Formats: sequence, structure tokens, C-alpha cells
Amino acid sequence: MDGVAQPDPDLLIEFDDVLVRRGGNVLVGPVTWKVELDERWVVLGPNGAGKTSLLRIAAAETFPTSGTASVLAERFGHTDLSELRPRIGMSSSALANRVPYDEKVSDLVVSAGYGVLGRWREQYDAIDTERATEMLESLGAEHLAGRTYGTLSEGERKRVLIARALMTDPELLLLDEPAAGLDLGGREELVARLATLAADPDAPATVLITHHVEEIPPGFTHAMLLKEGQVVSQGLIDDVITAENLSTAFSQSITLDRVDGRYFARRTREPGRHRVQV
Ligand SMILES: Nc1ncnc2c1ncn2[C@@H]1O[C@H](COP(=O)(O)OP(=O)(O)OP(=O)(O)O)[C@@H](O)[C@H]1O
Repeated sequence: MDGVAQPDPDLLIEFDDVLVRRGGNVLVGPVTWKVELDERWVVLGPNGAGKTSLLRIAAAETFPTSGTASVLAERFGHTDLSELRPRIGMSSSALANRVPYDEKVSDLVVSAGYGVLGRWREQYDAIDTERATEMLESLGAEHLAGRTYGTLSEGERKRVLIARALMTDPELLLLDEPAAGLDLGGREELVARLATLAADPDAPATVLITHHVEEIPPGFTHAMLLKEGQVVSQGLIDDVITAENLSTAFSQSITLDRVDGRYFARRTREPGRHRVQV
């Protein structure tokens, strides 16, 4: 023992006063955050709130400037982050932008199991190809297997990238704005798929970043609201996603509706505001 407290093996993410600073500015923090097995988290907040900065630590892509971070019970500073990354499934626009347009969808998914982007072997093991097909099926994208990535719509690309993120049977799934850029149909299709995933007891603990409460899939259990790098509220989703907390996070009066396990938000209409003042 080196005198440092050991990470809790039941916690997939354990951040204690984690803070990220760049060029003298605090991007996010201090944040103390615990994610347990089976939890499905949404991290929500306006542009620039620090959501991606926080997720990049959870993805073992970067170290916090201060505070202590453990992911999958591995303490940062005491572990090789590159060994941690294969245990984490990640879908983000940064990854989406790196996929070559001529990449075949089935290769894109199966190659995740080999830790590479793009076809790596002439032949993959049958068990891997079968799993890739299953993952595409779970996202309703099996019919796209023979297509090239560049020919897919935004919604199809998002679903294929999530299938890839699940390919390695990760212990933690991180989704950075999976519904960004999707039309209404694409968003609804994705939200439904993610709701099914959230309800699957074998699915990994999940953290989803979004700007919009409408994109929260039913079945998500916890939420964190960020504003200007600070936590406005975090905990059980019903306690966090409230009109009051959203009004604080988005700096305007928000009215919130809940229908069939979904959230819908809009700016509160002020009576008489439209009338011309004389
Ligand atoms: N490397 C960097 N150096 C300086 N500032 C940075 C750096 N990376 C991010 N920032 C700033 O940190 C803040 C938080 O960025 P971050 O991407 O984490 O926010 P976000 O909540 O994910 O935003 P969005 O919703 O717009 O994607 C922003 O103001 C951003 O401009």
C-alpha cells in the first residue's frame, strides 16, 4: 500500500474535485461525481459548459489538472490510460470525423474489436463478424452492413458508431451528443434505440452528453447539469431535470413538460410580452 485510498471497485467513474484548466481558464470543475454499475447518466448543459472536457477524462483521453480521478477502478496517475481505453466504448463527433468515407460499415464495426479504425485484417474471426452483425441489429442498422460510411445519412452514421462502440463489450459507454445534427425522425429513432439499450440489464453503464432534454432516452436514471464549468445539480434524474434547475443552467425561465418518460422544454411565455408598449 502506498497510502493512497484505493478506488471503489463498484464505481465505474469516481471523480473527486476534478478540475480541468487550460491557459489559465477553468474549463470544468471542481466536480465530484460517482457513476455506479447499471446507472445511465445524462450530462446536460449549454454550449461551452464543460461537458466534453469532463467526458474526455471519463474516456481516459486526458488527465485532470487537479483532483483525483478513477475510471473502472483504475486511478489516474497509477495506471496506463492506454490500457484502460479498450474497456470504454465511445462515440463522438471527433471519432466520426476520422472515419474514412470509403470504409465499409461491417469493417468499421468489427475493427473496433481489434482496436483499430478501418479494415485491418483480410479475414476476421467468425465470432467477431457475428457480434458485429448483432451490434448493428441492436441499433437497427444491420441493413447498412454492406454500405460505405460516406453514403450513410447522419442518423445512420450515429447508429453505426454506437454499434462500433458496443462491439468490444465495454464496461462503460460514453456518447457525446449522439443526436446532434439529426432531423426529427432520426432523433426519435435514436432515442428509441437508446431507450431499449438503457433497459437492457446487460448493457454497460452509460453517460450521454446533450444540450436538449428532448434527447434524453426514457430509462435514463441520473443526470448532471453543468453551467460555465460548474455543477448546477446532479443525482437522480427526476430531481435534477426540473424547470428550476434548467432555468438556472440556461439562464432563462424554462417551462418543462414530461410525457411518456420524455422531457420537453421551452422558454416560459411571459403574458402580455408580445403587446406593443405605448
Ligand atoms: N484546449 C482548450 N484550450 C482552451 N479552452 C478550451 C479548450 N478546450 C475547450 N476549451 C473551452 O472550454 C470550454 C468548455 O468546452 P467543452 O467543449 O468542454 O464544453 P461543452 O459543454 O462540451 O460545449 P459544447 O456543448 O459547445 O460542445 C469552452 O469555453 C471551450 O471554448
